[in-house]
Amino acid sequence: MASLAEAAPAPAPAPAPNDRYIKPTHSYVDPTSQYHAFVNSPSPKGHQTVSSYEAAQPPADPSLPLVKPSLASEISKGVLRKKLAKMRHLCVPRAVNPAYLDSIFPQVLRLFQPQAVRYNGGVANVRDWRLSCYLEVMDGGVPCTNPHLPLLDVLLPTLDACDAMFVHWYAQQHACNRAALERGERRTEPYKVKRVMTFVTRYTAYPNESALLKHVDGAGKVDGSVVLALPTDRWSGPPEEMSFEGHGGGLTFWDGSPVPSKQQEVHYDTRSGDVGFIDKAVWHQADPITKGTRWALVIFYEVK
Ligand SMILES: O=C(O)CCC(=O)C(=O)O
Ligand SMILES: [Fe+2]
Repeated sequence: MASLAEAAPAPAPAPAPNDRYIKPTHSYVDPTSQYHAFVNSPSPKGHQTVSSYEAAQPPADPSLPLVKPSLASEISKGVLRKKLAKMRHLCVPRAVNPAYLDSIFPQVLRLFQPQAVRYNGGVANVRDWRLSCYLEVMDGGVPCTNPHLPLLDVLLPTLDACDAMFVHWYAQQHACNRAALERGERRTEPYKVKRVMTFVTRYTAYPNESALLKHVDGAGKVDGSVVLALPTDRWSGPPEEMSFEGHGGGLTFWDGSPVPSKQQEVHYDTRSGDVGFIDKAVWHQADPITKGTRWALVIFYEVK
């Protein structure tokens, strides 16, 4: 990764006072947010530490910051609220800039090719799954061996931003409470996160394509996940045909207790840019749609 000192100076953005993603300053390295630091940074596969400003590079299009400037503090406040409710997931609305996602989505639509996979035993009772295009796959090629590298390329800046926000969320979600600190259980090593599986999913209103019903991610091999809601496809057809607005969708979680009968059901009507952070083995589902298409980027992480 390039260091802050090596990065080219960021050009001044055009002022746009009504867009809260566009910063009215001369710099894209926002001192209040560490996430800008990861925009467009290279993304070698393997365990990465992503918790400093050091990879700062200006985004390709400086008028489109990738994440919202208040994200770090929103995650911190959100985790606090969730921990009080004993919950291990968090949804942050518009964490990723919907305008940025709009700018790359035509390429996503052009490159997306669903890949047929067969799960042993099935996830959420589905054995044959052909709604997703895989960008990165687990060692050993589960569930498929042919990641779509051009699509990966288009989404790399987004994935790097997701890594940074995930590690920030994870560290706080797993920070010890006061009693644990008093027992000396303080972790000094930064968490290292590795994307072990990354894919884009397109849901449709057709039977078996409309949802991913109640499940946990990764059968014990995954320490946490990110789900990023992608734009509604406004490029392949008229919006009234393509949109699922008013016809289901979103995410539901069952959380708040390790005891299933005591878990609360929490629903989010997610829209483009919304990010869900999911801790290990938290039950959740992509809710069914009855019209249009719905797109999501999903990342499974291993944490060390
Ligand atoms: O598509 C979504 O919104 C969530 C999907 C999900 O939970 C998964 O693929 O594991
Ligand atoms: Fe999931």
